[in-house]
Amino acid sequence: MSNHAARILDGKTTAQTIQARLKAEIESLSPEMGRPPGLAVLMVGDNPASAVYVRNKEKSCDRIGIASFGRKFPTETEQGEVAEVIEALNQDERVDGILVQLPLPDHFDAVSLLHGIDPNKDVDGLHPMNMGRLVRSETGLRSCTPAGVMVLLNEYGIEVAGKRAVVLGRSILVGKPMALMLLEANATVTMAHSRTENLPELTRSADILVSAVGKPKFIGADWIKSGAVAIDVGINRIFDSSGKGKLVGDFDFDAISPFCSAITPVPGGIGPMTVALLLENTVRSYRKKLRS
Ligand SMILES: NC(=O)C1=CN([C@@H]2O[C@H](COP(=O)(O)OP(=O)(O)OC[C@H]3O[C@@H](n4cnc5c(N)ncnc54)[C@H](OP(=O)(O)O)[C@@H]3O)[C@@H](O)[C@H]2O)C=CC1
Ligand SMILES: Nc1nc(=O)c2c([nH]1)NC[C@@H]1CN(c3ccc(C(=O)N[C@@H](CCC(=O)O)C(=O)O)cc3)C=[N+]21
Ligand SMILES: [Mg+2]
Repeated sequence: MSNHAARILDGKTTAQTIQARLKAEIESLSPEMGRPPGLAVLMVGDNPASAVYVRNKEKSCDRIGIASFGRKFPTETEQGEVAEVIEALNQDERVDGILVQLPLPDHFDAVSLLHGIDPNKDVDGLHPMNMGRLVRSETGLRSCTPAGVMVLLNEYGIEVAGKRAVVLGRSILVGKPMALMLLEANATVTMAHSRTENLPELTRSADILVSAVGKPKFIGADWIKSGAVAIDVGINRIFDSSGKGKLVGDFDFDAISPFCSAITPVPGGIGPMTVALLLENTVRSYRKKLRS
């Protein structure tokens, strides 16, 4: 067993650089546009990972000059009520981006709700139009978390072409678009999920391992190929013995980092990159209106 000092892939600093660039861009565009960019975030109920995201988005929007049009609904809200709000936001010229926080409560049909978002305002890249564009490698709005992973890999000069990548998780939000983006970058990609047999054997073949499962300490040292690049998308809130809450990813970080060549921390890894790419998508959609 070799012992590397894993490089920490610092998503927080990379995200700050992206946000500074976006801030300057907004300052230069807004006189011509006559308004700031606008982002609407809709949240139904109170999932803890969603709450972290909403809080960080609002802070960042304030900091770089994006107007927030957030709405929170209680868990019992009828889908029709949220669908009406989406329709109004589609028509609202001050709004460039609309994002519906996932997961939605069980009585919601997420697919039909997401169909209702104007694809040009779909800054989460979840509308079938944008998903289709991704499948075809066309430009379009792309899911922020996997896009953030690709930016971070690029920032650190990590080679993807020809490498074996294993993606744990197959959600429409993270796992599926992640696999497609790695494939587009010429990795050889395997997707794994709760029905995958012999998971540790599979992950030990990964040069690049991405976990988007949502289970603390899910991945231990014996799951890692020596020298792997390990990307932790998981955001889990756990409580220590004194009852204090903290955020952790899917990795047993201390156990696996000695075997990795590079690794993302939680917090400070993919979470801030997701926020940065969301702001980037919002500014892209805003900028497009100059030309139309
Ligand atoms: N850092 C960030 O910016 C973001 C973080 N997240 C976090 O990432 C995690 C995943 O999010 P999301 O994709 O929305 O979650 P989902 O719950 O939609 O998907 C979880 C995936 O993990 C798979 N899975 C569950 N248990 C196992 C297991 N024992 N072995 C292998 N695979 C398993 C599931 O498989 P199956 O399909 O078979 O059920 C599913 O595909 C969460 O912690 C979430 O909070 C999410 C978005 C952004
Ligand atoms: N439609 C939709 N799109 C999403 O992208 C989406 C979602 N729903 N639902 C919830 C998950 C979760 N998610 C996070 C994004 C950033 C942080 C984040 O900023 N994390 C900081 C936390 C810092 C802290 O506050 O401690 C970090 O990891 O460093 C966390 C979680 C996006 N998600
Ligand atoms: Mg989810």
